[in-house]
Amino acid sequence: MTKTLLTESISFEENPLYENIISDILEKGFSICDSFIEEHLVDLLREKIKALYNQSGLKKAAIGNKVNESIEKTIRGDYIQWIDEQKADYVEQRFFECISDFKNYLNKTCFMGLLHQEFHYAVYPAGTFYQRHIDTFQNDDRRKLSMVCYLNDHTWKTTNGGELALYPENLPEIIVHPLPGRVVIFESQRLEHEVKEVINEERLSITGWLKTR
Ligand SMILES: O=C(O)CCC(=O)C(=O)O
Ligand SMILES: [Fe+2]
Repeated sequence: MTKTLLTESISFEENPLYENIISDILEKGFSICDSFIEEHLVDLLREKIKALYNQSGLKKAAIGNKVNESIEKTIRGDYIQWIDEQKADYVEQRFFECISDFKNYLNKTCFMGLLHQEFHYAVYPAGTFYQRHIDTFQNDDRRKLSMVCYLNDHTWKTTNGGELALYPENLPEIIVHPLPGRVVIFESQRLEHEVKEVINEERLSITGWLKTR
């Protein structure tokens, strides 16, 4: 037992990127990171989401959770597909490795008790949006951290719309453009946010949650 603990403490290496994200979240409740996922992996994930969308593999997203869901176009208009980790392909496995590495770091340094994760692809076609909300359900408070990873390519223009607006409690509204490879991480139970209407192009992302219990 002592031996294991000793090895773990020796093998721990401080990660400056993760430390930045953690201090942002402690200070403001959110963090915006442009180097969380390497560019090549973002390219491969973009190919994957496009292929799924073109094969009609994504379904209109619902409101609520799996027990209590309804489709409400006036609240959200995106198309999603949950990623089954058991059936993940090579590209998705590499994505989950990045997520798990971060999750393990949080558990080691912040004792967050994060046990599970759930992620889905999301496409917002032009004309769609997601109204201001928080990411926890009335009957389920296990979601602790929300993570949104943008998969748009370098031709994405700020005039395409689809900005993520964050509404931190004691700060002015923050506008985040969904730029390629950008990852936004925030407290699921506290931070209100919104996806503004997409004006042009399809807005591509993977969104997910790190959960307790
Ligand atoms: O895509 C985004 O920027 C945010 C998506 C979101 O808020 C959600 O899926 O709950
Ligand atoms: Fe959300």
